[in-house]
Amino acid sequence: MTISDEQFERIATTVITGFLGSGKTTLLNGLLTQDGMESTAVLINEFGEIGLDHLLVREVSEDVVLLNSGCICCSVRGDLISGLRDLFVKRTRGEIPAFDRVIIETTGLADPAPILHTLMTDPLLTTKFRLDSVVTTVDAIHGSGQLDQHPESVKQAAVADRILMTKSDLVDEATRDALSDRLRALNPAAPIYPVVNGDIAVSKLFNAGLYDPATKSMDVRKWLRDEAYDHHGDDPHEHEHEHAHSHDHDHDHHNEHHHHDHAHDVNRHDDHIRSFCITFDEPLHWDAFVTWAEIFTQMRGESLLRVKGILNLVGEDAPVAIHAVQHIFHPPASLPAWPSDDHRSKIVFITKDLGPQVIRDSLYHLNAAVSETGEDGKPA
Ligand SMILES: Nc1nc2c(ncn2[C@@H]2O[C@H](COP(=O)(O)OP(=O)(O)OP(=O)(O)O)[C@@H](O)[C@H]2O)c(=O)[nH]1
Repeated sequence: MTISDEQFERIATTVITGFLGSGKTTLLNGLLTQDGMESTAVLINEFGEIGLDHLLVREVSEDVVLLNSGCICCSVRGDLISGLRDLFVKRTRGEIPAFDRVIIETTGLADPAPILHTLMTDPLLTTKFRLDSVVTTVDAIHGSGQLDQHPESVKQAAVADRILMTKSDLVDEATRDALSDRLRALNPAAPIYPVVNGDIAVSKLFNAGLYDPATKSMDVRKWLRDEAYDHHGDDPHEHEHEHAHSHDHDHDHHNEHHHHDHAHDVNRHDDHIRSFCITFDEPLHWDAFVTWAEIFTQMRGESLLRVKGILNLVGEDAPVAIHAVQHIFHPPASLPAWPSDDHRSKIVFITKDLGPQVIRDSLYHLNAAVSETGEDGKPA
């Protein structure tokens, strides 16, 4: 479980998701013309949708084209994952330029979780690709109604590393601010960028992952952004230490909306979403964490929309990074060093119908139970 150059050399993958008509194609159209897209392969559903003719340098094959930005564009019929595999095979055979970044556009109704799972678990893909960022487009006009009506759109916003508020030209500032507040409540760590007609620097969408290829190092602070969970308005429980050995910063939407006195339908999908950071002062036993992760991913996997954490483990000097989407945990990564003097374990959660207390208490008690047996497992 050490960090090798291989991990840095894996192909950075960005997933673009967003509800139907929220501006994914417009965004890609804006991105494909930019400098900085050289060595990027883009997987889209249909070329026709994007209108690439003016950018086209040559057609490499029936479903792969080379654009004048140096970007390869691949049209995928059906399964994105087999598209990604095919692309890798073509790259290995030298049939297409050796791209070092991939952007995948999902269809508008897609639940992004299965794609993230495949990227995290598929035996070929995990050795060749690494998930760098999830970018979600949210329509400034219709976004709020879609969050009300479509649970997929809530999920798309909750798993994002970057949120693009598209069609920002079509709404006033108050509407933009209200939607931003709602999105920030769903997902405190993701920066929200207003976008007009897909005009955004491509660099803003990349490098949200743990690995920073520019420095060949890991940037845990940028990846975890646990401080974003600390400041969320006037939640009265914000700094409450509910347990002697651990505490959390909970962003409970019911509280939030109560304080801001928003009139809304109490059954809105995002009222079920909570985001919080749990901090453990005592080092954790790896065995306790694994047991906890197995129980929660099996029993409450659908509630764990996104989990990221840095763990201080008994018997390990260096921290270990963990990352999950619903019922799938990414293989843990041993980090070379702590990002700061704060060596406590911190885990950030975005959950559906699952609060911090049961998570914190169960992990705390499992840890205490393993402590009593005196057996320290080590991450594999
Ligand atoms: N005014 C304005 N219109 C936009 C903006 N972004 C997208 N649109 C328009 O919104 C419509 C839908 O945009 P698309 O880019 O096709 O959305 P999509 O998410 O790819 O749509 P699906 O593939 O159907 O899910 C198009 O008519 C775009 O021209 C924007 O920032 N401002």
